[in-house]
Amino acid sequence: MTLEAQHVSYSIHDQRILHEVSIQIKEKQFVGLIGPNGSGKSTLLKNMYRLLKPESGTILLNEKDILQQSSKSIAKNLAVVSQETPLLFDFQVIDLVSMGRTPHKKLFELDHEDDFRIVKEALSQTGIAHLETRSFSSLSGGEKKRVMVARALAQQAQVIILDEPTNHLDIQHQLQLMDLIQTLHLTVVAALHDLNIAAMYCDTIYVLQQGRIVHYGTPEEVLTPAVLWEVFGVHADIQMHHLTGRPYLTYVSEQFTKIAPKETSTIQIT
Ligand SMILES: Nc1ncnc2c1ncn2[C@@H]1O[C@H](COP(=O)(O)OP(=O)(O)OP(=O)(O)O)[C@@H](O)[C@H]1O
Repeated sequence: MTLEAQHVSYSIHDQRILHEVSIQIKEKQFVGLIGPNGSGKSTLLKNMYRLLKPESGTILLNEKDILQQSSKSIAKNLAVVSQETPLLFDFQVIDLVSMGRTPHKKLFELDHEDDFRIVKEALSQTGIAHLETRSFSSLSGGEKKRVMVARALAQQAQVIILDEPTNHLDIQHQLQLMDLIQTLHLTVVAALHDLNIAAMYCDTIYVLQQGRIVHYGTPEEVLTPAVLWEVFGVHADIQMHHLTGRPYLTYVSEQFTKIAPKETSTIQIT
């Protein structure tokens, strides 16, 4: 199952937010979307999961225009963990995660044994089995995030869109969540602020700046000192990590770059 944005443009109040953005997520690829605050990452993802409608351009889910597909068919194939969790009512965690099964059911169809098993597995995979009877509103930010991921897993979609999935999570849970998503071998696109997480998990990274894709490629190709300076305005020391084999970034404050300009903004391969 694949997901693709083709020449997507989008405006809000006559202000162009996305300019002809094209990104492609191939079957079982893990694609990262990085860029400064306000560069359009969430807006692009919202277009990709049909919360917003592109002004021009097309979103293809499994090579078919998403606007031509029914909501139920999209929900069977595409799960979303967004930044916001707008809930009108409070729910118990287990009920919320069970909602992930809805696209697989007919109207008023009750949960089957299989549904219970899938929901319990999602709770366990995300490490929140002990929270199943808690009310969602009483949870911490990180616990809420894991509930939303569990709901997406219970949906058993082949494509998953994640908008800052590691936001609110402590470092152990960040790595656990990213490991879990990687081991599921889904087609993934994730907006990520942590560039070391992006480097470690992504096959391909797209860089958005002011609503345009300005770079894309493998983490090694994209996460260079020159790109980090151009897009984020920061100096970075980048090495290939001896365990992950992926780039590892250390950001260097201006005060140190003044002292040792030659030691920063270089790629060192160890
Ligand atoms: N409903 C809205 N009304 C007005 N402006 C909006 C609205 N939604 C988004 N924008 C603007 O569109 C631009 C892109 O926002 P978006 O949330 O897509 O960026 P982002 O890259 O996800 O940012 P961040 O990293 O801060 O989450 C920003 O300038 C934002 O202020």
